[in-house]
Amino acid sequence: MSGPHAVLVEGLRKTYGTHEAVVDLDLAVAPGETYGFLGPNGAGKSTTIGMLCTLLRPSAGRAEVAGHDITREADAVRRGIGLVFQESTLDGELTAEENLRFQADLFGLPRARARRAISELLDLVELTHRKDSPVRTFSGGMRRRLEIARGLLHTPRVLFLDEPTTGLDPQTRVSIWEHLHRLRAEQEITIFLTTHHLEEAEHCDRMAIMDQGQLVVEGTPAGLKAVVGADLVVLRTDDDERAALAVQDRFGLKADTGPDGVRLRTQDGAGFVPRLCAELAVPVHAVTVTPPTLDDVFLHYTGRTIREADGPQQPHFGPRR
Ligand SMILES: Nc1ncnc2c1ncn2[C@@H]1O[C@H](COP(=O)(O)OP(=O)(O)OP(=O)(O)O)[C@@H](O)[C@H]1O
Repeated sequence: MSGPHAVLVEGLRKTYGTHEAVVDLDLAVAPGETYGFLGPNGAGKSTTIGMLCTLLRPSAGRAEVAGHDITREADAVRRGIGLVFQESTLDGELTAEENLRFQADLFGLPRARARRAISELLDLVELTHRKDSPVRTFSGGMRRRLEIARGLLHTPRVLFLDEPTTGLDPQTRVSIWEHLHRLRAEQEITIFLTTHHLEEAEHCDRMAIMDQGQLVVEGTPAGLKAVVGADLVVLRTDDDERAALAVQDRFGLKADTGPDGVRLRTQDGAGFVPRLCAELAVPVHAVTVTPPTLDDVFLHYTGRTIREADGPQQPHFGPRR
C-alpha cells in the first residue's frame, strides 16, 4: 500500500469491547487537500484521528499517513504530522512564544530554525503583537490560533485538527478559517479535520459523512448537495392546508405543512416561485427559497438531521485525546 497519498486508509477498525467505534474504514486523501469528517457526537471521528495520529492502536486494518505505516512506523508518522486537539493543551503561565519554544525543543529543532519558524508562525496567526503575553490572558480564538501555529512548528506534511472551532463564537470561527485558508495558500499542506459543524465542512475540498462508526458517503460539499438536488421552498399562505393540497394537485409536488408554513422541494426554486404564486388559488404572503444544505445531505443518507443525531452528549471514556 503506497502511492501519492497524504492519508491512505484500508479496512481500519476500532472496537472497544463489543462496541464498534470505527467500522472498516477506507479512504484516501491527496497531498494538499483539506478533507473533513462530518458527523454527530460519538460517530467515531476522534477515534479515527486518534488511530491516524498513532495515539490509538487499530483493532484491524491499516493506514499510511505522510507516507508511513501508522503501526510499524509510528515515529516517522509522528514526525510528519501536526495535531491540534479539541481541548487546549497550552501552558497558560507561559507566553505565546515560550509555548512555541517549548514545543520546538521537544521536537529537537535547531535553535536558528526554531527562531525563524516561531516568528513566521506567529505572523501567520497574527499573534506577533502578543508573543510576550501569558497564554492565560488569551481569548479562546487566540489560543486556538496559537495551537494551530504550534502544530505547524516542525513543518508537518499533514495537519490533523479535531473540531478546530468547537466552543468558539461564530466570528472567531470565521477568523480561524481565514487563517487556515491563508496557511493553505502559503504552504503545501494536507489538512484532515473532524467537525460536527455543517458550515465548517463547507470549507473542505472533500468531506465524508460519518455516522455510527461508518463512512456513509464521501464527496465535495457541492457534489454531495447536488445529489440531494432540490431547493427547499417555504410558503406562508392564508390557508396552508389548502395550499399544500393545491401544490400537490396543480404541480404534482409533495408538500407538507408545519409551523413555518408549507414546505416543498423542487429544482430551481427561485425560477419556480413566480409560477407557483401566480397559479396557486391561495394567497401567498411570504416565500423563502433555500438551496440544499449539508444537513439535507446528512438527512438524505442517514434519515436524521445532524442535530437529532447529536442527541444528548455521550459520556467520554478513558484517555482519548
Ligand atoms: N476509550 C473508550 N472506551 C470505550 N468506548 C469509547 C472509548 N472512546 C470512544 N468510545 C466510544 O466510541 C464511539 C466513538 O467515539 P468518538 O469519540 O470517536 O466519536 P466522535 O465522532 O469523535 O464524537 P465527539 O464529537 O463526541 O468527540 C462512541 O460511542 C464513544 O462512546
